[in-house]
Order: sequence, then C-alpha cells, then structure tokens
Amino acid sequence: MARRPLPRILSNGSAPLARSRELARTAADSATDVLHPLITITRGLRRLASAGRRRWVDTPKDRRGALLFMVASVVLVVALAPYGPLLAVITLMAAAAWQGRDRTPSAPDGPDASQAQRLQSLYDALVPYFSTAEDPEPLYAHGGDWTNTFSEYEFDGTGRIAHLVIRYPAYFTDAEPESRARIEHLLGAKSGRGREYHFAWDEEANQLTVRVLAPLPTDIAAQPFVTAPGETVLGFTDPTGVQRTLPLTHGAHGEERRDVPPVVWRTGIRSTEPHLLAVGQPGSGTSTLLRSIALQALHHGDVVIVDGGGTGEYACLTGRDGVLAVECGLTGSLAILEWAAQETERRLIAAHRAHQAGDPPPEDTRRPLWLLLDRPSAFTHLAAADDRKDPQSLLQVPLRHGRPANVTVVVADQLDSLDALGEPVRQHTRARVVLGPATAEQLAAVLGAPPHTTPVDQVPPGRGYARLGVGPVHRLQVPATPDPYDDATSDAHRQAVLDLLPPRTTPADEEPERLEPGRVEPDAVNLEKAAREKVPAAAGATEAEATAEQAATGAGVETTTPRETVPEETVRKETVPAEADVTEAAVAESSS
Ligand SMILES: Nc1ncnc2c1ncn2[C@@H]1O[C@H](COP(=O)(O)OP(=O)(O)OP(=O)(O)O)[C@@H](O)[C@H]1O
Repeated sequence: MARRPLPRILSNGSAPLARSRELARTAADSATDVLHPLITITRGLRRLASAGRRRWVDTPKDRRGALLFMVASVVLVVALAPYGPLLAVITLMAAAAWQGRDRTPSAPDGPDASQAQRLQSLYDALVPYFSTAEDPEPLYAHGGDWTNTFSEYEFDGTGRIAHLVIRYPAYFTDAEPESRARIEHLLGAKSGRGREYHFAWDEEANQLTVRVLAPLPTDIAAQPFVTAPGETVLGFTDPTGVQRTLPLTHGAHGEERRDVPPVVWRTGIRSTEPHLLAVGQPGSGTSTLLRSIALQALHHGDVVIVDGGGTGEYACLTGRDGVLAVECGLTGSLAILEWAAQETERRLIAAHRAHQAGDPPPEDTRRPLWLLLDRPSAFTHLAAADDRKDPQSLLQVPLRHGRPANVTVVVADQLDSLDALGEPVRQHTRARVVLGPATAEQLAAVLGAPPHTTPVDQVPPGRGYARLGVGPVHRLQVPATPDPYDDATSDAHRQAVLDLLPPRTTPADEEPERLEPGRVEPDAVNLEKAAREKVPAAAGATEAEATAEQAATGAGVETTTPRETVPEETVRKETVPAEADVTEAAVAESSS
C-alpha cells in the first residue's frame, strides 16, 4: 500500500514547527515539575497497595479472619477518634510519598577513589613540564589539585584512562615538537603502555586532548576494492582520519562485512603525489605492500617489477596479463628500467605532438605503467662492486616526468638503506609509507612530520604510517597480501591472492623457477640461479655484458624479458635521437 505523505507542516522542518516543538517540550517539562509530588504519591499508593495484597496472599487462610478483624478495629478507632480520618489521610499520604520516592541510585558525580588517584598521579607527573618558578598563579603546582586542569576524562572497563582533556599554561612551548614529544611520551607511559594514544593539541585554547585508539584490524585480506581508476588503496586507518569508507570482508574466511576507512593514494596526470616510497625494517611488510599495489594496478595498467631482494616474492606475478617483467638480476633490471625511461620519453613525445595538433593524447600513452622496485639499494651496491650503472639512475626520467606520461614509480626499501637511495627517488616520491617499528626521528625523517600517535610495542606486520604529500600522517594497516607460493601462507589468504591474479599470457615454462628458501644466500641476492633468459639486446644490455656479469659474480643471472607486448620501437635507443629535439621540448614543458 502506498504510504501517504505527511502533512507539509510535519514533513518539513520549518522554523515555526521547530518553535512549537520546543514550546511543547518546555510545557511538558513544566507539567512534570508541577505534577511531580502527585506522581510520587500515586506511585507510593500503588506500591503500598501491592505490599498489602502481598501480605494478604502470604497470610495463611486460618489467620486471615484475625487479620481482617484487626484492620476493621483500627479503621473503627480512627473513624471515631477526633480528627482521626484527617490524620489517617495525612499519614497515608506521607507513607505513600516515602514509598514512591525515586530509588534509582544516582550516577556518581566524579571518579571513584582509584580513578582519582590515577588522575592525581598524572597531574603530579605533569607539574615539572607545565610550571615555572616565575608563575604567580601556577595551574600546575606540587601538592595541587587535578580538578582545575583535567576538564574531561573517561575510563575504560579496566580502569585505565580512555579519554582526557588537559588544560596547560599558555607559556608552554606547544609549537615545538620536542616539547610535545616529551608530554606525549609521559602521558603514554603513565596512562598505560601497550595501547596507542592520539594527541590533539589545541594551541589556541591551550588544551591537549588524549584519546586511546582502537587497534587497526589485521584480518583484512587482499580483495577487490571499490575504487575509481587511478586510486590505489594503501591500507586502512582510523575513521577520524578520512571521510570515506570501503565495504570489505573480514575474518579468516571473509565471513564478516564491514565498512572500513581506507588510505587511498591517487596517481596519474592530476596527482600531486605521483610516486611512492615505502620503507621499513626487514620483515615489516613492504614487499606485501608492493604486491598489494601490483594487484590493484593490474586492473587498469601494466606493471614492471624489479626485485632487488631476490627472494622470489613476486614469482606469482610472472607471465600474468599486464605484467611486463619481473626482474631479479642486475642486467635485466638495467634493461627494463632503460626501456621504462625511453617509454616515458616516447609517451611524452606522443602526448606533446597530440597537444600541438589539438588532439586528445593517444591511447597508448594513457594506459598506466607502474614501475615497482623492491630494495633497489641492493642493486646499487652490486652495480658499484661490478662497475656497472646503478639502476636507480635510470629512474630519473620516470620520476621527473612520469606523471604526465602516466608512469608511476613505487620504491620499497629498508630503513637502514635510506642513504643508498638516490636523490631523484627521495625528491620525487611525495607519497610516503613507513612500516614496522621505527623511531620518532626515523618517522619524521621519512614522512616529513611526526605522527600524532604513540608507537606500539608490538607492531604487527603491515602496520605503520602513511602520508600523502603534505597531508596528515595516517596510521596504516596494509591488507594481508602474502606470497601465495610461500608455504607459511594460510589457504584463505593464498586463495584471496590467487583470485586477484590476472590470467597468464606467457606459457608456464617461461616462468622462472621458484626459489628454495634454503638455497638463497642473503648477500648473493638470487644470482645463484641459472641464467635462463634472453636479455633484450635492444634495450642496451648485450649478451657480452650479461656474460661479464656472470663471470664477475661467479653466478648465473636470472632475467626475464618484457612481455611480447612491449613495442619494439620504444625499446630501441636508435629511435630516440631522431626525436631528441621533441623530447627535450616535451620534457622541458612537463617539468615546467
Ligand atoms: N599486511 C600484512 N598482513 C599480514 N601479514 C603480513 C602483512 N605484511 C607482511 N606480512 C607478513 O610478514 C612477513 C614479512 O612480510 P614481507 O616479506 O612483505 O616483509 P618485507 O618488509 O618485504 O621483508 P623482507 O624485506 O625481509 O622481505 C610475511 O610472512 C608476510 O606474510
């Protein structure tokens, strides 16, 4: 049945309606105040009556006659006594008022003894930081009282502070990161370790708000994310940090559905942070982040992977549709990165020509190309030892000019190898991620700003912080995207990753062998593996070079070629000089 619309006066929230609603509410409140004694007496009479009924029911039948006789005698005496009925009514009303009073215990006004003790000890701990000898009316003083300084507080079920608003004197140097860090460290320690705290400094009001953060969910597995082209989900964060949520499945078998706030990184022509740098301690989950990005990138673009770690963690991507190459050796990496630099230039030239002619950019310049590099610093050392070119030097063009050419660079490396990263990498990767344990200085150095939360003692893999350009620092949990070929991977997670992999376009026997964990020596990267691939001669790496590399390292070099789809003319260096003038113009234009 069709629902009848409400009368207009009820359905729209006009001002007169709001006023009348307010009037009605005030009238109801006043009536409740006036009628309160009557309500109390009525409630008391009801309680007295039910008490009398209960008494009657509880009295054994043989005694009921005597009880009735006694009540009747009392009634008779009262009726005959002077002012008896009047006194009886007054007594009954008084008894009813007493019985009908509101007996719900009122909520305690302040904290209980142990909570007050906690607040007092916090106050005492803050005294040296928030007071000076010259202050004639100190807000914080030894032996002082916390009630003037903590305007709001909440405790959790275990009696620990969950929320606190702290007033501090205006002369406290709240603009200085060191001063803030001292207070944050102290509050974190005094309020209970093992939890994460968020600190919001209101410099205008001289007020600090401390909030305990719930742990980020660690049970979100790789899955198709509902995002627009050009958007990549780096991971998940707090609801207060971002406006948007993504519908996701949780749990070991994806049994639960929930909306979770993501950290979304936008790439492409209009991106202000077109390239990303992710760093972390070994085992913190940077390779997992790269795998997660690769799986998302493959929806709309092509991917090149350069794996300096050489643990074979990207083998599942080899030969898949859209994966142009998965390189683990120095020669192959140099070759594919050289091609990528030339491809960036080709795209710029083509787009520039189209602009000149007033045409839209050609189709083949618009498909996103992703260069994902895991531990390129390992190749830097190898190249220096072998007197070869550093693959990072080939990233200059994609990093500087990748944005208009739809080329995105993602570099993952270890925190202690930051110095080995080239200047272009550090300068052009404005999206930053730090995973795993890191000191406040390391976080500030990589992210460009300290996070507003305290670090946790136990950091799960994939946990860290992300900052896009000059935006806020977000807590981050990367979705679990493990290597499906790793024996330690759970079946559910393995299946989730396998489901996201595009179909293979290269025959399986073209794939590199899987590395046996026991056979890999950390320093030797994966150079132990037999040379089984043809290095693309056109891309500048000759057979002779490959042989020289093998001879120098005493080991084989594994490389894989870019997929057949890589246009030959884009790989050949000879095609570039003819257009050099156009390249320079396009490059100059894009950099301006
Ligand atoms: N987001 C995540 N959720 C669950 N587990 C994760 C996550 N990220 C990483 N892991 C697990 O942590 C371990 C290390 O991850 P990963 O190889 O990605 O780290 P890494 O930083 O690349 O370390 P390394 O450089 O030593 O390879 C793996 O077992 C992986 O499955």
